Amino acid sequence: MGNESINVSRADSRSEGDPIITVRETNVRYEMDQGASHVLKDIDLDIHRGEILGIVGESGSGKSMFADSLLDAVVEPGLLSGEITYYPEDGMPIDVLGLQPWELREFRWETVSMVFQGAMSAFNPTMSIKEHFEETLDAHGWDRDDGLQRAEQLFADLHLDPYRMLGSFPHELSGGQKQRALIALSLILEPEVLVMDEPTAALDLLMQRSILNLLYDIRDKYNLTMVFISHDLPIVSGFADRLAVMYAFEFVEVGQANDILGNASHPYTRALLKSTPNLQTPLKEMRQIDGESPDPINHPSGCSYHPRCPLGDERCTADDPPFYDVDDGHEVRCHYWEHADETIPLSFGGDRR
Ligand SMILES: Nc1ncnc2c1ncn2[C@@H]1O[C@H](COP(=O)(O)OP(=O)(O)OP(=O)(O)O)[C@@H](O)[C@H]1O
Ligand code: NI
Repeated sequence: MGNESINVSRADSRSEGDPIITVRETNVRYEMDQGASHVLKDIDLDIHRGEILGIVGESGSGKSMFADSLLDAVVEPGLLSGEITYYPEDGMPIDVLGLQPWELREFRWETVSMVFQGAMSAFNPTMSIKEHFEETLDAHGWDRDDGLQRAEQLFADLHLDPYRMLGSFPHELSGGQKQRALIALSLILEPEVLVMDEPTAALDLLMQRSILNLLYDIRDKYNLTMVFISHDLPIVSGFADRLAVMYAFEFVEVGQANDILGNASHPYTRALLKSTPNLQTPLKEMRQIDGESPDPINHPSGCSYHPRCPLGDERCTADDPPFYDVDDGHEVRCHYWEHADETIPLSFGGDRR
């Protein structure tokens, strides 16, 4: 692709970090009988090399659409448009949405790999774990013996017995073992970026935390960049370096995890935090946020959060807010972000302002 077509000015202004992926004006639409459904809306976001980026938002907000977009893997008949650029450490930037099918197949495993939402049920029950690894290695023309050695190392890194794991069939494994086998499989072709869509959602809290700890070590050891998607703010905020909060198919607040927790500036982020009395609260005890989740066919005018927002007024109904700078690298899409802390106080001592 032509380098000149990449708009980097925004990237420069938003990140001290070196971007590994930039997402620009990215949209996903479905043509439905009831009208056009707009399920990812004008996304502009950078993923920094080496970071753990947490994506958080309620069910149906577009988190999986964002993840799938990064690999040009939005399911038919979804229409993905925009510009997604991958920056190798050396070499020319790659226009992800312009890749040929065979290039994309390689990109999806060898550059940006993904643990899809609900993928635990995608294991073939008639194939051993070893055969799953062999299938992937063969399909990409990689050496089996080398690959299986890497698999053994990955299992050891994930605190699993490599020989037992490789010899097992999917039904013989617990949920935590299966999820770790998926993570190992997604890393077998040595990607630079690992995207995980709700990788721990089906597991108990203890297992979730133990997998997150292992992911830290794996990130350091293999120099990975991670995108971690969850509807569970306590889980993701304790794990990620940076957070991007999604509401109604777009990001509404982006920043360092500590800045967002300490100085949440979007009324929606504050509502999410408020529904979480403390960061150890299990999800089922969190209070729901009042109001209806947004409908992808009829987006509200102006700010999409205004129908649920205690700060919403005529300006919010009329004008879609741009990103305002709260602090270095901390941005929020709310006209009244400076008043959010007065209107929506938090019960635990987060606020720094
Ligand atoms: N195949 C499809 N056709 C039309 N609309 C779809 C399709 N798949 C998802 N959607 C819609 O796209 C929107 C975003 O869905 P998405 O799966 O990205 O949400 P999510 O944030 O990942 O939710 P969850 O936390 O439940 O996984 C939703 O309104 C959903 O109904
Ligand atoms: Ni999802």
